[in-house]
Amino acid sequence: MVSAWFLDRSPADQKLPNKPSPTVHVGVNELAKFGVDYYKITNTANFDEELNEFRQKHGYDYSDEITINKEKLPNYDDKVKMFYEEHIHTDDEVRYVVEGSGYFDVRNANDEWIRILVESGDLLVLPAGIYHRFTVDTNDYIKVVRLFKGVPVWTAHNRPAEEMDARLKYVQKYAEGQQTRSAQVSL
Ligand SMILES: CSCCC(=O)/C(O)=C/O
Ligand SMILES: [Fe+2]
Repeated sequence: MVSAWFLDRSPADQKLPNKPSPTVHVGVNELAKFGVDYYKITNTANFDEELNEFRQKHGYDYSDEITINKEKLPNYDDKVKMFYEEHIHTDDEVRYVVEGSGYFDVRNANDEWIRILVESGDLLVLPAGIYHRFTVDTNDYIKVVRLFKGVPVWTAHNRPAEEMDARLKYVQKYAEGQQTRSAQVSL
């Protein structure tokens, strides 16, 4: 099950969960309203089969792997900072978590941050044009498969990117799917 919540308004440390009290959780149906799709691969020990099925069904014909960890990723601290800059892409951002964990923060239709915890077996699709960012958590380790259609384009366009075609199309498609803080409260 997806674990997502409205982010604390002034997070002290990006790597902490930053759950305000009370925590307002966000379900998979709410995420889908503004274009974020969440899937779970159940057999993580042999994820290739399920992932290939997903790739074929959705036309993701290119993939690579990235490990975000101090030992594995050159310029680790700079990259962690860069991934946490609010940005959009012109293509969908599709990530399957092989190992480790981290947080994707996405903006909903009211421009509020929602934090999504991703762990081994989680597959997340962020649509082109959605404002988002990523951070590792305090474990400082995540290994993900990145999926693309055709030639991979992972250029990040930092906010503001209001005039970009991908952003305009995103806003037009999802402006109606609004989810507010008051929709679902749990202590
Ligand atoms: C967890 S994948 C690396 C980060 C990235 O590619 C991205 O665009 C984050 O938003
Ligand atoms: Fe991104």
